[in-house]
Amino acid sequence: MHHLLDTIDFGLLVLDRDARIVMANRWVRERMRSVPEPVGRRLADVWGGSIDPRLLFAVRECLEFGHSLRLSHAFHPVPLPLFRPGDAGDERMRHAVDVIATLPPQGSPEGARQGNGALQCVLQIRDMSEIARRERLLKDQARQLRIELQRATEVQQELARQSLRFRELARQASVGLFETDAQGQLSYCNERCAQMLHVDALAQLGRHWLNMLPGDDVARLGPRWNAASSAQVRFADELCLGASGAETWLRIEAGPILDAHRLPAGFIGTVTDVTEFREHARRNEYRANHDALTGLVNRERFAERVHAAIAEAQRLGQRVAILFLDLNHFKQINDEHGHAVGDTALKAAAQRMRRCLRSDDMVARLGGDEFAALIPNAPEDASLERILGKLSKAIALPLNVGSCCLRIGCSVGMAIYPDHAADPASLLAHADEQMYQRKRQAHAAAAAGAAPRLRLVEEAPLR
Ligand SMILES: Nc1nc2c(ncn2[C@@H]2O[C@H](COP(=O)(O)OP(=O)(O)OP(=O)(O)O)[C@@H](O)[C@H]2O)c(=O)[nH]1
Repeated sequence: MHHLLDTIDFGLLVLDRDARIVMANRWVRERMRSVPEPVGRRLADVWGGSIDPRLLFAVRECLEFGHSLRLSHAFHPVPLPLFRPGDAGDERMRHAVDVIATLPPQGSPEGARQGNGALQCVLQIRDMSEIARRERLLKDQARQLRIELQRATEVQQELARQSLRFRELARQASVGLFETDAQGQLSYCNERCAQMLHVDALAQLGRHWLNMLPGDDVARLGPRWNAASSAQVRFADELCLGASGAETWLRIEAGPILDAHRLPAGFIGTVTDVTEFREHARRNEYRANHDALTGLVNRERFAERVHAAIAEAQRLGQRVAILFLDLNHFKQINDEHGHAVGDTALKAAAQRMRRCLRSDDMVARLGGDEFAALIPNAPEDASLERILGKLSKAIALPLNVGSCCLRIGCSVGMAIYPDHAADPASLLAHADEQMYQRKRQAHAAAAAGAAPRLRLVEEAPLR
């Protein structure tokens, strides 16, 4: 019988009514490690204080009252000091003990020895090391999962915070923002965007974003958008809303976005009010090309236009005339009447020149009291001379400024493409030279008394 019990894969300890060990199978013996022969000794004497006291209590309960119970490895990890065979370490084997109250078999020597009806206690011991190891592993994994879950929750909360932040930023942004899906259908549009395009944001969701634009612009921008969308490149254009005079210029830009797999996911777009910017640009361009005092084009712009006119004339076999006009004794007006009066005289001279010429002709202020005119598709010489005379007369007309009446003369020179030169600078130099010769002659004649010197200043006529 004992031989059979030695083959089973769990431990068996049988205790008699006095808690003396009457049998310990091989499984137990192999795990007792250098403990003297246990049979015939009490459990507490074999292992002393190394036994979990709860086991001793359970054994007593069993022998006195017939209670069976289990000391689970989870709550009482090592009821007995047992060690795994072959394991040299000090760590005790994790095990569970079933404390079972039994009666010795009828007619057995044990029964005979103990007397009828006396309980004996069987301790059934199972190795729980592997289960405990797995439990530890599972606990570790559960702890790790809890940490990861906590982290994921935090990340999710942070994402939600960020999303809220971005939504709020987008809501309060001064530029319009919109988002489309890969088909160009509107998936988001902030209030500013809807406000600038005069649309109801909610009603537009799910529709193609181009529907937010006026019909004419859809027709104009549609093909360009389709090209940008299929090539997945940036799209940008400007459009004008509102009636003339109160118009608003909007710049629309949209760039492609990719999803997590780097596939086209749609476009993110901005709508910016560029009305003021365009107005600034227009003003800056005007300033760069015009003289602030007279409003005429400046020397640089004039040179460009002469250049273009020569190119055109070359192509069409036409002539181009350049007039160079300089006011006579202008310094004297400044000196005698002040700079403000001089300015008024310059503005008047500019206006008079403008009025003498056709709208196709260009009048420029080259600087100081020097003016120039460009006559593209110039007529024959006689007509040009007539224009020169008309100009001189118009400039010399009396000019009332405050209490004085000014009379300002001028000297004019002319150069003709292709007769005198073929480039703007040489033409202007030729006209300047001719003007200068005439001025010298006029000054000399006036000095010699041969020509009446124009009176510069008179009293203004009474009105
Ligand atoms: N009021 C005013 N004067 C200017 C302005 N620009 C230049 N001037 C003046 O215009 C005068 C030009 O004089 P000049 O052309 O050198 O001489 P001028 O007195 O006209 O004499 P001639 O040309 O030889 O007949 C100078 O006194 C400059 O100071 C301007 O914007 N406003």
